[in-house]
Amino acid sequence: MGEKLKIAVMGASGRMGRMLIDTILDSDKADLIGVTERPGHDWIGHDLGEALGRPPMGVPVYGDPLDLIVKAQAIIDFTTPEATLAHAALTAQARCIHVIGTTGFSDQDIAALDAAARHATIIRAGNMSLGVNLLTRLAQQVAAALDEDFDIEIVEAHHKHKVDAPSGTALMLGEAAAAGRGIELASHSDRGRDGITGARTDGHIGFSAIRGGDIVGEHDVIFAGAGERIVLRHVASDRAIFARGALKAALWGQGKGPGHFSMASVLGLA
Ligand SMILES: NC(=O)C1=CN([C@@H]2O[C@H](COP(=O)(O)OP(=O)(O)OC[C@H]3O[C@@H](n4cnc5c(N)ncnc54)[C@H](O)[C@@H]3O)[C@@H](O)[C@H]2O)C=CC1
Ligand SMILES: O=C(O)C1=N[C@H](C(=O)O)C[C@H](O)C1
Repeated sequence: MGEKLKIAVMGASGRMGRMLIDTILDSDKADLIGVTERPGHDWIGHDLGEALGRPPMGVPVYGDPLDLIVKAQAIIDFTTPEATLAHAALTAQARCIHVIGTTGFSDQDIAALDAAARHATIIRAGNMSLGVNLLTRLAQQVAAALDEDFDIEIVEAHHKHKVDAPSGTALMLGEAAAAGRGIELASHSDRGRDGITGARTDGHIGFSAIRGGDIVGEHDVIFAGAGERIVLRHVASDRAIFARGALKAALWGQGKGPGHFSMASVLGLA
């Protein structure tokens, strides 16, 4: 067997950070060489095992991402847009693989990631699961087969702690449906209806977000016509699906060179 990929996890104490740690520890293809947390976090300076209330692991928790990125071949980053942009500037310098699951980026943020991807191998997706990436393809195909008589609505539901809406997945699905229909999403998007909104605009793609409890992530793409309705649905019940996808992306990134890749490329769906 070849050498294991040296991976770092950013934002280790988060919902996804914890899931990623266990996924990497279970892998025989990757070594977890360190993790980070945000400045001031009480895990910094401790061994990860100790921080998690487990036996020592020999995996340090860093406060300065640079100290870890210089040692890593790949980093996996499910943090915040601000933190991910700062990490991207460092992975560009280090010519490192940067797997980005973070959502909530502005167009300007994406342009900054495109710039970093001239040097780093960035693999980014609003959803790293196989199921959602397959659903994205299906949404594009159905949108291409139907005309404007079918209204496209995307409904997503997530846990009460989620800070961005629409979800990254909803936007991926919206982009796919828009591509299938041959339109630009930005100019054909209806978000956050409230009050006397007027009738629905033909050809637009609508987004609605539900937030509550511990919902892991649910997405419906609805094609509503006169007298019939098609609903494409994905339900995530375990965050492990995202962590497995992220690890797969990091391993896929080996030897790829600089670029801004999607999960569809990793899964052979592009
Ligand atoms: N693409 C995908 O498949 C998925 C994407 N996500 C996205 O991942 C992101 C994180 O989600 P959760 O884990 O639920 O959030 P969370 O809030 O539980 O975790 C984020 C972690 O990042 C840490 N963090 C913040 N700033 C940091 C910094 N400067 N340096 C290091 N760590 C920092 C926080 O302290 C926290 O531990 C969100 O944007 C979410 O939408 C979540 C699940 C799947
Ligand atoms: O914040 C989450 O939890 C999730 N975020 C991603 C998104 O914004 O779509 C992926 C998944 O749905 C969980």
